[in-house]
Amino acid sequence: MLEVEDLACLKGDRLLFRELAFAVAPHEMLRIAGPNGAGKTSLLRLLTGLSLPEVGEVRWQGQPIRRVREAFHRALCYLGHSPALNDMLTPLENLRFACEAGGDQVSEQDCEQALVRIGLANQLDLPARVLSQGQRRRVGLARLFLADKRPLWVLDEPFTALDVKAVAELAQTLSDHCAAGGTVLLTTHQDAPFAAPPRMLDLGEWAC
Ligand SMILES: Nc1ncnc2c1ncn2[C@@H]1O[C@H](COP(=O)(O)OP(=O)(O)OP(=O)(O)O)[C@@H](O)[C@H]1O
Repeated sequence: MLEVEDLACLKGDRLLFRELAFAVAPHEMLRIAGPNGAGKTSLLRLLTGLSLPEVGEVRWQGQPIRRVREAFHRALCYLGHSPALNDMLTPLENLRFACEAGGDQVSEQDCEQALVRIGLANQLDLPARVLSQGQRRRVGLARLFLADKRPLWVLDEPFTALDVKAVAELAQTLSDHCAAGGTVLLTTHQDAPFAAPPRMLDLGEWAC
């Protein structure tokens, strides 16, 4: 269970939101909505511990995340706004690097299977710099196929640049993760065919 209590977000001298409180349980998907600049990405950074709140607290399994940092990061798979690839490396090398940097021991075969599953069978050995935007996004998303032991998935605009079929497949993967007991928090501006509509949190309602 991820819980947020009395959370505020200050950027420069601007308060984006305050008194934000919610909880997300296993089996749940929470879609964080709101207009451009409302603070969705900033909220995800607070939820994942990448930035620290001026006010309020984020708790994982009842404990402040700053106190259970290692256990929290073992439970978390966070995919940021952009795929963050090294352009000189292949999708296979990028995926393996991302997994290992995140603390997952994965074999080359596991990575290759994940990339094939996400539709990159013909791009395995190309340098990332020649990939299309949708293909770059897929390299990042392939990590999800290797993150089934991490219950908490936090995804910033995961559908960006994906074609219709890939959107449907990703929606299914996220729905399956929740059905298996996982938790998904995501931001997105677009609708997707989830197995069940996600719970919605409109950050605009907490805007200052
Ligand atoms: N130093 C600063 N001073 C004032 N405002 C800032 C500063 N740094 C960032 N901001 C504002 O903080 C907000 C951060 O937005 P964030 O990326 O979290 O929003 P978002 O809801 O994810 O937006 P989008 O839908 O466009 O991705 C923006 O409105 C930005 O202008």
